[in-house]
Amino acid sequence: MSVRVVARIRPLLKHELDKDTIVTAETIDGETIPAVVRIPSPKNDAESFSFQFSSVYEQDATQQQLFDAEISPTVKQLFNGFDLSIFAHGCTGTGKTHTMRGGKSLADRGVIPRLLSAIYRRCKKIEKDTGGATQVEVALEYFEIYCDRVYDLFEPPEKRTPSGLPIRDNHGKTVVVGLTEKPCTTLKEFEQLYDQANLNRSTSATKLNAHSSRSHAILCVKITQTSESTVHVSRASCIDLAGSEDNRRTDNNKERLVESSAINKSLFVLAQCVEAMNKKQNRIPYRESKMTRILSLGQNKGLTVMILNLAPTRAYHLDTLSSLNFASRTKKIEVAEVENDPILRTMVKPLAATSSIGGATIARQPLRPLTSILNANVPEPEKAKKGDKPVKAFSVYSDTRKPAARSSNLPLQNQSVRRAEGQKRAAEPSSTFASRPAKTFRTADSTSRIRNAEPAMTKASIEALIAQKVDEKLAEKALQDAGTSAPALSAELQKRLDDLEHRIDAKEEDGKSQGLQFLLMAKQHHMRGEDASALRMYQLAQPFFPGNAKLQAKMKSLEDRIRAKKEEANKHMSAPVSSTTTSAPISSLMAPLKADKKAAKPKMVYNDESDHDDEFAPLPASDHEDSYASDDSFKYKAKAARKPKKTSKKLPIFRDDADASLNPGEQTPRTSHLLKIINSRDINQIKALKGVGAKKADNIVNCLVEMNEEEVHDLETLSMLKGVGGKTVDNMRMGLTVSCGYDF
Ligand SMILES: Nc1ncnc2c1ncn2[C@@H]1O[C@H](COP(=O)(O)OP(=O)(O)OP(=O)(O)O)[C@@H](O)[C@H]1O
Repeated sequence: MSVRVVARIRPLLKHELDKDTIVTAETIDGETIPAVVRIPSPKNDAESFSFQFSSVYEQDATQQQLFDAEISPTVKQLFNGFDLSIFAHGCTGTGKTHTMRGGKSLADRGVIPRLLSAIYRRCKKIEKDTGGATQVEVALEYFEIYCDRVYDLFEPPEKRTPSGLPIRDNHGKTVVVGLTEKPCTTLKEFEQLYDQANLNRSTSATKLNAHSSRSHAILCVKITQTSESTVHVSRASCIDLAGSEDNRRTDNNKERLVESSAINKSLFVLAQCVEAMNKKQNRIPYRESKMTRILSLGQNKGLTVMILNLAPTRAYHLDTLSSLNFASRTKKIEVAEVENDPILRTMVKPLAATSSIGGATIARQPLRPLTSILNANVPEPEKAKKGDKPVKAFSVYSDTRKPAARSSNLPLQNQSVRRAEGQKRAAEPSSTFASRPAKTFRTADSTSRIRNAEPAMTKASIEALIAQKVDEKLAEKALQDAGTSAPALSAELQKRLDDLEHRIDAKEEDGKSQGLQFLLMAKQHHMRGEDASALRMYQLAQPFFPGNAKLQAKMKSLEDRIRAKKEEANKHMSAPVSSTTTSAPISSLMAPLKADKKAAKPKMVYNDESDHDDEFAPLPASDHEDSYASDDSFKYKAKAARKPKKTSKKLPIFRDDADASLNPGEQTPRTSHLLKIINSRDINQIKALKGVGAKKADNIVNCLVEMNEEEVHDLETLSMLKGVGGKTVDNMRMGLTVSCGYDF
């Protein structure tokens, strides 16, 4: 089924005049509920465009009306195991935050507090109805995406690391690493947590000048229902998207331009994803911004409601048109309505499933159209006939416009439009508030009413799209000016990366996809000249492709190159200090090396050409498998290689190794404690270690995440992580001696 898109026109603000109102709601013949938004052409007031939605809420619509009609019925589905996404879209100042968060008074409360209130009511009911046999737990995550960086809103701004929290694909699911999950048992508790978190957001806003309106805020409510035999997990995600902004019409300084650019870029990528899904393309570019990656519209196999917020006045004319175009495209995304399977508490095997996709451990798929998703729960939507053109989910009508009359009913001269709508709707069951089925989502997609509508691309909408592109270009430029852009890649290399990424997408369910992810990351590190990280990634990829000769050669070449660099650096270090001496930073030279053969080994000259060979160019699947299975001579020796050598050279010496009272493999309590902290992957705990700043902690967590399930078992390995080194490990341990009171 499609994303349900409803439009909401906010009331006039104090400084806005009634005569400037250009956005109106209209009903379709025979309906009582408005479902059409009408707006004049920016070029010619006599022409107007109409956009049809599932519902349109007019200026006087209350928070309660919106919630009761659109959100309330989804709560039941949420408890039936469906995931729910509600997001507010629209340009700045159109009422997104008002819709989602709302005001403090009971009547003004927005979608989020009302949803939580409904959830807690239902929790109580379930517990009562089952006589306590089913327990329901609610937990919250709340974060914002600001300038394409993720920040935990449950953490005060001063605890943030500049680079934000990393996001990772964990078994096919996009997760934000290190996010606080707050159990929350009552509505009162929720209100406290939510208000406090919003304070975090607005405090930053004050500091950064309009920060809050420039980030996407995402609240995830996790509901876990535990009965004697099953655990059922479902999630509601409430997203207050940042408002797009036309940079040509603002006096943005550079900083604001960068923020604005990041917003526009992420919204632009969102629009591209929507476009790609509409066209049923295999590759959805959702990885290109964090917001789309986390939001993952097409991955969300549940219910999705998009509330398009609109300002009624002329001042927002182009922005409103652009939003209307976007929302109309979104309406066409088909989302598989698949409930999360319960998990047997014994964890032996999943319950007989109603869908083929696993429950709480559900592996999210890359965005893809419904046609490629096995959906066991929902009757197949009406299939487009072969050869049919892609259906546009919205209609743009151009007709002579009457003097603006803000009426809910179509003016007489629009009868032609009405007729057209009426004809299209004739075959469909009528849909009104009163006759709406209890289930929020009418299975007969409202877009189907206008299946035959002429896809129209008017001059104005083209202009709006061009304006969007201009914004995008400005965004890119601003980001480059701010020095945040990655080094440019050659077209050929970029193509290879794209190919590799494409293969990863295509093989998401293949066991090798994780290995391919590592290869991709390795290649990216490699191209940025980060040899040590590249090698680490190749090593992580290696177990997925045992015995692959090419991979082995690649790692060997990198090791030689790193060793050569290291020797070079040592030379510089032992040479008299000269002001012109430059040596590679030692952290970049750190790498897990295989057992040092002989110091006398001739230096390898790094051959850039050979490095950019086409070993990772797409191979036919079978070729690929074969090539990685053909050579079993290579053994993954990273661990063994890291055993400290007895050498006169100054290598990190850790006390565990020197402590004669310890058996081999045994660790002191301090070391175990340190490793426990590291393996917790908790950025705050790691950051608190002596000598570890925010950046280093971030690096460590990134490395650990990239190691996936693998843990750091000894200090040697720890010292090999990017940006760590022996000295840092010593510092960490010394810090623990002081703060934890260990004797040794
Ligand atoms: N339905 C409504 N009823 C009353 N006031 C509203 C309504 N919608 C929006 N407003 C008011 O309009 C103003 C802008 O709304 P809001 O801050 O929610 O916009 P926004 O889209 O979230 O903006 P931004 O993207 O900048 O955060 C606020 O003063 C808000 O109180």
